Amino acid sequence: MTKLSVNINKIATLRNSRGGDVPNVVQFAKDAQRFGAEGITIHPRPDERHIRYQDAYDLKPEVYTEYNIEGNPIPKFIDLVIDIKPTQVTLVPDAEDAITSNAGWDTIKHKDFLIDVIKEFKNNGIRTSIFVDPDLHQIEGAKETGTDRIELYTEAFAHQFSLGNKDGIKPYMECAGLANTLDIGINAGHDLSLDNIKFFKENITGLLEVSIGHALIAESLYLGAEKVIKMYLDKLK
Ligand SMILES: CC(=O)[C@@H](O)[C@H](O)COP(=O)(O)O
Ligand SMILES: NCC(=O)COP(=O)(O)O
Repeated sequence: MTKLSVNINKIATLRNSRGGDVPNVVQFAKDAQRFGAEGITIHPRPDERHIRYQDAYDLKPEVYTEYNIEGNPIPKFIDLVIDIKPTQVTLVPDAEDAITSNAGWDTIKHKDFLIDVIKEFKNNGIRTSIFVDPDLHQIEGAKETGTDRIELYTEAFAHQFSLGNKDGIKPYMECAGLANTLDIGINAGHDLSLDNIKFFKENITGLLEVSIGHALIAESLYLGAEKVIKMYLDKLK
């Protein structure tokens, strides 16, 4: 079964745009879970452009599904996650000024760092996932880090799919096959949407979780969040 984790970063973007508390991030997370979301994902970036560190604390008592906090493991992020103890932490090697996540880890170059950071989170009872490109060498490197899961960075797939090229799924199928062989859990995310999610899900064996935000929130502007979440759940069956 593939769980749908709704990334609510863009709810915070809209809230911050006027300086008030509308839309309320916590209320949206509660409603998303009520509509069927099986997880809530946030990505508190160092500049707090959308999700603020305080949001991460405010959400903790209200997320009764799976709580996934994503980010670059800088010291203040590590402290935040250890303090909150979400279900899962997803480590993303984003530069502070990145407009969005745009690359996976070099699990070979950063092996020793990732081993240490992953061990610290696991010692605190937090499931770990690391954001990786669909590259077999990076999957092999991920195994060496001791991570529970990988998150396949799906922008390349989504872009090719939007161009009508379904062959973009092939590297992801190969990496999923290797991850399953190595007993690494498989998550996926970035630019997944109502258009591409069913094809992706059907071709990835052992897909445990997809985290979807940007497209889901945009689609919800037209169709409503409850209907969109239920549409994703139907496509993930
Ligand atoms: C890791 C990933 O691909 C997304 O969670 C990304 O963090 C979205 O970030 P923005 O919402 O800031 O684009
Ligand atoms: N990890 C991916 C995520 O949480 C949401 O990415 P996107 O759907 O906003 O591109």
